[in-house]
Amino acid sequence: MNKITFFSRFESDILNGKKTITIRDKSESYFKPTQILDVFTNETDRLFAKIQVISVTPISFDQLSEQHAQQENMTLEQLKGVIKEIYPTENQFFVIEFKLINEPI
Ligand SMILES: CC(=O)Nc1ccn([C@H]2C[C@H](O)[C@@H](CO)O2)c(=O)n1
Repeated sequence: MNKITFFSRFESDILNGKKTITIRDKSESYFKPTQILDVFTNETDRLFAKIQVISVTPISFDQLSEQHAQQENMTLEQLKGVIKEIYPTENQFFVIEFKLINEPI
C-alpha cells in the first residue's frame, strides 16, 4: 500500500522539512526505498503530502539516539515518550527515513 498516516500534530514539521524520519513497528515495516507514499492525517484521513522512502532500518528502543530525535524535530526524551505512548509494549522498531516531494497535492 502506498499510504502512511501521521498524527496531525506532525503535519507542519513534515511540510517544512523538519521531520525526516518516522519510527514504526513491524506492521508498517513493509515500505521500500524509492517508494512514493501518500501521507494522510491519522485523525481525519486527509491527504496532505507525498514523501519518498529513503531507507527502512531496524532499531531497538534502546538504540534511539539524539540524532533520531533531531530528525524527528524533538528531544530524545520527547521522542521516547511519544513512542512509548503509541507502542506501549513494543521494543523493536523500524526507522523510516524519507524526503518530502514538493509537488502540489
Ligand atoms: C498508526 C500509527 O502508528 N501512526 C503513527 C505512528 C507514529 N507517528 C509518529 C510519531 C513520531 O513522530 C514518529 C515515531 O513513531 O512517528 C505518527 O505520526 N503516526
